[in-house]
Amino acid sequence: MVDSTRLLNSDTILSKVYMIYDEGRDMLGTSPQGGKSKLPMQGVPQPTRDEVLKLPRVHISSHPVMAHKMTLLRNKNTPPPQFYQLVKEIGSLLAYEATENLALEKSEIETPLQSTTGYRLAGGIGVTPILRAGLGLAEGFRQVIPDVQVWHLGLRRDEETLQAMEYYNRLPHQVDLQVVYAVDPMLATGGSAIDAINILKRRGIPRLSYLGIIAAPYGLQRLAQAHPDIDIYVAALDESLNDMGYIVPGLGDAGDRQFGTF
Ligand SMILES: O=P(O)(O)OC[C@H]1O[C@H](OP(=O)(O)OP(=O)(O)O)[C@H](O)[C@@H]1O
Ligand SMILES: O=c1cc[nH]c(=O)[nH]1
Repeated sequence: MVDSTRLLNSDTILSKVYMIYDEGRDMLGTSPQGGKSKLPMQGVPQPTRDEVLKLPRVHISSHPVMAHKMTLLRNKNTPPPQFYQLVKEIGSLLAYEATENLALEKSEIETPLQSTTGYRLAGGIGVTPILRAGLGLAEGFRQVIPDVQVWHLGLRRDEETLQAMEYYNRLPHQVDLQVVYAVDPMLATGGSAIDAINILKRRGIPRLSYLGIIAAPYGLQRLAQAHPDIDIYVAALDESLNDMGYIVPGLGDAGDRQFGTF
């Protein structure tokens, strides 16, 4: 006869495995507190979608074409070449929405029939792709406004602490633009976006906007509070961040999915 007191159910086995895993991490020094190691977003309070929808200067796309492309993008079976193509297309749609308030200046021209007054964009426009994942978005933006200046900025999120670290910066010293758009697909904790805007502000840009594909309420709130003077354009607002700081339902890792680095 089987002694039922000696049987462990699967939950008990799992919790023992996690205990051993946590103890191992502590012994290896991967938990700085020396106590039970925690995932970076575990237990961190997060606002709801409804709470952040009230924030000023936040624009969430409601276009049906965007919703269609977002569904293709989120699908885990979409391979990198198609994923990258979709990021570019979404970048173009977002660029169109986010440039609705650009300043214009009058321009006199001749059509084949007569002279008329037209309009040109007044002043230069800059796009700052936050590397790597912002590259596809910047490319899509350039398809709408080809003569943008592209200012590359490399920020990498440390996956243990979720802090962004700057590793590359090709911002020009001469600044003569009417607006710069910082572009990055994922607004998760908001750390990368806040740092990027800080760096751009230090260059003296008069007007800045942020353009992204998916925002988590937590990151959106942090960015809007840290930089209340910028407009934020995103294609979708998701539910939350998971314990590891990934947006859910999200789309996974936007950089890896664009460049095939799984
Ligand atoms: O809002 P946050 O919590 O800062 O997270 C978002 C950042 O994380 C991802 O980049 P990652 O650092 O993975 O680099 P990558 O673009 O090279 O993939 C993403 O593209 C953002 O830049
Ligand atoms: O969900 C997330 C969060 C950060 N970076 C990503 O690429 N995806």
